[in-house]
Amino acid sequence: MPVQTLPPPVWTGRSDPEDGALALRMHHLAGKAGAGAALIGFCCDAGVVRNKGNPGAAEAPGAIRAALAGLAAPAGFDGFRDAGDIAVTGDDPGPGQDVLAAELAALIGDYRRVVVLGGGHETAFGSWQGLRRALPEAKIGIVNIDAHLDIRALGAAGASSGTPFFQIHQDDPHGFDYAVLGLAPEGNTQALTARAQDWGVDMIADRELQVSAEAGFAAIDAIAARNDALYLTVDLDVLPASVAPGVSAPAARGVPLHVVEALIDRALASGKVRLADMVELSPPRDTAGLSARVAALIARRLLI
Ligand SMILES: N=CN[C@@H](CCC(=O)O)C(=O)O
Ligand SMILES: [Mn+2]
Ligand SMILES: [Mn+2]
Repeated sequence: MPVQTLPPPVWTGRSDPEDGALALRMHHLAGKAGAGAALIGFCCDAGVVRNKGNPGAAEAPGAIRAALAGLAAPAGFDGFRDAGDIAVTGDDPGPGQDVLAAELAALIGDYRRVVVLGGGHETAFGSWQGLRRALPEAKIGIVNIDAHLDIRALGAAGASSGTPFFQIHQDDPHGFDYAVLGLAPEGNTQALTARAQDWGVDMIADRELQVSAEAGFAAIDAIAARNDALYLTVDLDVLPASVAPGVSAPAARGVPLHVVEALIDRALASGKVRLADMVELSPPRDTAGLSARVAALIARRLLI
């Protein structure tokens, strides 16, 4: 079985009943009736392996849930549904991406926002297909916070974590509108950068985002204004290796966490992000579990 759908785990964590209703943590709000957000895990690193990277991302959804469970819930948060995991084995992410797309197409209509816990960045082709199916007529803009363009051509190896936005460019009947924030110039070859320029991709380099998120705000505001819906995808390898060491390709420079958070908040503030994912966490490379803690901060931000 190359793809299995798994039920959600039981959420557990610290409880402080002596503090009453204001002591809620995220695990208390998993599966709450009337929740406005949903999450689903995509346990897959087939794309990372195909892209000459380091495996491990298949373990990420479990690690992110474990780190998320104990975080305090913010005031007024209405909770989230956990739709379980899609587990992919074998060397082809395609069948798993198809299942993810089908699950998302069903979920997106019922929730204000759906959050996917990847998986390598091959998650994105499943995510986007699900959103496209849920909103067949919408103009969809893609905001990728990432050190990499991930627009590699589909070669003999096929779909990988390096190809998702190439695949979307090929497939989207409504045109391709793509902004990448946090690019490492040293991590993207001239060939990929030239392709991005040719396709009109809005690129903001990591160096422009060291002190504040200001340089990214204009790009986010513009893509939000041009489109009916946004797909927000956060590749954790955009963060400095000191903050997120547990990824396949750690960033020597990276974009500081407070800037990444501000970019995410700006995209969410548009009111158009119907689907978000976070990708590339690799628990086997995550010494001390620091990157999973950072991933949980981002997952919480995307859900609330
Ligand atoms: N999803 C990651 N994509 C990057 C990986 C870079 C690397 O492994 O060094 C890419 O293909 O460029
Ligand atoms: Mn990526
Ligand atoms: Mn990346």
